[in-house]
Amino acid sequence: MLELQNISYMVDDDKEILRDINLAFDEKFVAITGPNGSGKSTLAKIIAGILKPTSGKILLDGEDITDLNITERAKKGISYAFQQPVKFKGLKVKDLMSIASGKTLDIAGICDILSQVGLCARDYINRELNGSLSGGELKRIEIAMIKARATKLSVFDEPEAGIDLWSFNSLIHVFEDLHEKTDGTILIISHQERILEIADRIIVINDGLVEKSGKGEEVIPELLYKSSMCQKLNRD
Ligand SMILES: Nc1ncnc2c1ncn2[C@@H]1O[C@H](COP(=O)(O)OP(=O)(O)OP(=O)(O)O)[C@@H](O)[C@H]1O
Repeated sequence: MLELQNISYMVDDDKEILRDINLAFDEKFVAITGPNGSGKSTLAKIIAGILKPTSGKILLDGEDITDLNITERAKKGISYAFQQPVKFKGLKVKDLMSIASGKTLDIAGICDILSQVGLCARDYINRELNGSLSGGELKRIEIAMIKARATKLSVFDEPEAGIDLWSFNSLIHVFEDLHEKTDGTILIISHQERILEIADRIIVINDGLVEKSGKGEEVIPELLYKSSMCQKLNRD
């Protein structure tokens, strides 16, 4: 169970990006959505330990992890996939998968994970994680890495960003599969209705506040209604 108690995040002394966020969840698949600039990535980074909240507490299974950094939180079972994937020059895809899983994976095991994220494994296992990989390829490798890690809490920041439409369909299957097989919680930031539909719980962040938190069937119709009203206003 992850608990956020009175989390606020302020920059430049007076700009409040997150305002008194209170949340607790232990569902298998939780989606955070909301308008651009509302504070979703900031919240994900605070959960992963990349940013420190200005005030408030974060508890993982009752333990206060507020002062732990990203490495210490990773040891406690929190993993984080960046919106812009990180490159690891000199490291090959197969090495990254083994490091992520914490054991030496055989080629068949690595190929299985890579093919689940829509990569033709034999073309990628010996590729170096450098600038020669496209943004979409890096993104999928990062998702494969988190899949290999199978942590207590896996945080994905807009995994659909930079992924083409065809691959998006396989990405949905990857997340459906993760949902089915995970023993932990997947926390995903997304604007995509198809990803929100998989979620057991949707949290809507707006202007640094929790606007709504509930089951998909309660939240999605409201989001769709708001989005259609915005489109109508833009047309009129
Ligand atoms: N260090 C900072 N200094 C000033 N403003 C910041 C800083 N970090 C974030 N912001 C601002 O805080 C707001 C929330 O940013 P955040 O990246 O969390 O939004 P988001 O909801 O993830 O947006 P998107 O959907 O566009 O990815 C934005 O207006 C952003 O410009």
